[in-house]
Amino acid sequence: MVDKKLGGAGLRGQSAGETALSTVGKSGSGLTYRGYDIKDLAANTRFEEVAYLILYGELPTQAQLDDYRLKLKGLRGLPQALKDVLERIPADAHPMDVMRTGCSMLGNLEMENDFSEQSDITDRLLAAFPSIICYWYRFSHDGVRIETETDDQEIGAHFLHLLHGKKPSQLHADVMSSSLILYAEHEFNASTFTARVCASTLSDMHSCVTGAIGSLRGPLHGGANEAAMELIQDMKDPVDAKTTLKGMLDRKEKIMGFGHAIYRESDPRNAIIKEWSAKLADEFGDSRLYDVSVACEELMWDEKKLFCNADFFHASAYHYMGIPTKLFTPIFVCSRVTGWAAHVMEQRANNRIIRPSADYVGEEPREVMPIAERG
Ligand SMILES: CC(=O)SCCNC(=O)CCNC(=O)[C@H](O)C(C)(C)COP(=O)(O)OP(=O)(O)OC[C@H]1O[C@@H](n2cnc3c(N)ncnc32)[C@H](O)[C@@H]1OP(=O)(O)O
Ligand SMILES: O=C([O-])CC(=O)C(=O)O
Repeated sequence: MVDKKLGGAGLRGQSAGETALSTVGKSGSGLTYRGYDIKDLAANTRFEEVAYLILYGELPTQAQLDDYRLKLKGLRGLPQALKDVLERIPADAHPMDVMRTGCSMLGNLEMENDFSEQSDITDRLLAAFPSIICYWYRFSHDGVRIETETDDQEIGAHFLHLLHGKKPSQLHADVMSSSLILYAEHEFNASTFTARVCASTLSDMHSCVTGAIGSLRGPLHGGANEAAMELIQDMKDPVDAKTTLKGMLDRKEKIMGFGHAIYRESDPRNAIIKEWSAKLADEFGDSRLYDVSVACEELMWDEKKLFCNADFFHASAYHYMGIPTKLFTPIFVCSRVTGWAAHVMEQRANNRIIRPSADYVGEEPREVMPIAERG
């Protein structure tokens, strides 16, 4: 393992609390959810099993999984007042702002009155987020008021069904399930920490998740998958990809989808989504996006020893499935709500308000001058 000096800006390397939910980078590149390795989970479970694990502590039995999926299926409908709000959001709005507003509006309509409701509120958000984003997208872009209650067993397949108006292929359902597993939980990342800070004031679940959505929106965090797509979409071939990136590095530009605050050698989620991207490229019959992505990965490692994070190969994978770029980060929300909510519950179970101190670097004490004497 390559040790990185952790400290200084961005609270890097400082423990900000305890969690039993996940470990990140423990052996340089590892990721576990409640003790299970991400590779094991991605190979042997579906997303609803992982959501259940994160939220309820253990992997479900078949009977528990059946009940859980049935419950989530029953929570996909949106109240008319929420649909009315979504219909008023313009087509050129940022879809992450739609998610933020959708979550906040649901908080007005289905308030968390007591923390005993936290699991039901979370399941509702998990079930409703694909409906919220697809209802807005299809209405604002296609003028269609979609029925958000499908009979799909799985959240990923349900999302693709709402978006495209037809059931997805098995391959696409598999990729979505795997992708949602990869994005579900990641310790004290910026958006999760936002949720925990909000939770520490004893605020409600909708406020915690709404704040987290705002933090995930930025290109240094969840927004990187969209930025990566914008980077690769015009690259003609691997040679063009390497020339473009070399120029960007020479100009000291940041390359979205590379690097990580905690991992030092690799992001274990990358190998998994990269493999799906290769399969999708095969099915699509045009591997340009996959090939230029591989060229970017090689160049970044050779030049800067920087590796792809979870976001980079998500760009080509989502694109191959016909998902518009601006919906990439909202999908992240549809998954990460599990991690956020589990952290909110963990914070509530052993709470002290999060309130660090600051090192003051401002003016020395001074007196207020009468306004006529200032300037
Ligand atoms: C799911 C997720 O949220 S994963 C993260 C998604 N975000 C991105 O992909 C955005 C691009 N990446 C980045 O901005 C950063 O790598 C972050 C925000 C993820 C981590 O930031 P930090 O912990 O500050 O990075 P780190 O300390 O490892 O940076 C070391 C050096 O590499 C550079 N570097 C890091 N990432 C990149 C990059 N993607 N492109 C170019 N240079 C980079 C830094 O500028 C820094 O250079 P310096 O020492 O000359 O200042
Ligand atoms: O952990 C981080 O800083 C960012 C990240 O990869 C995630 O939230 O999935």
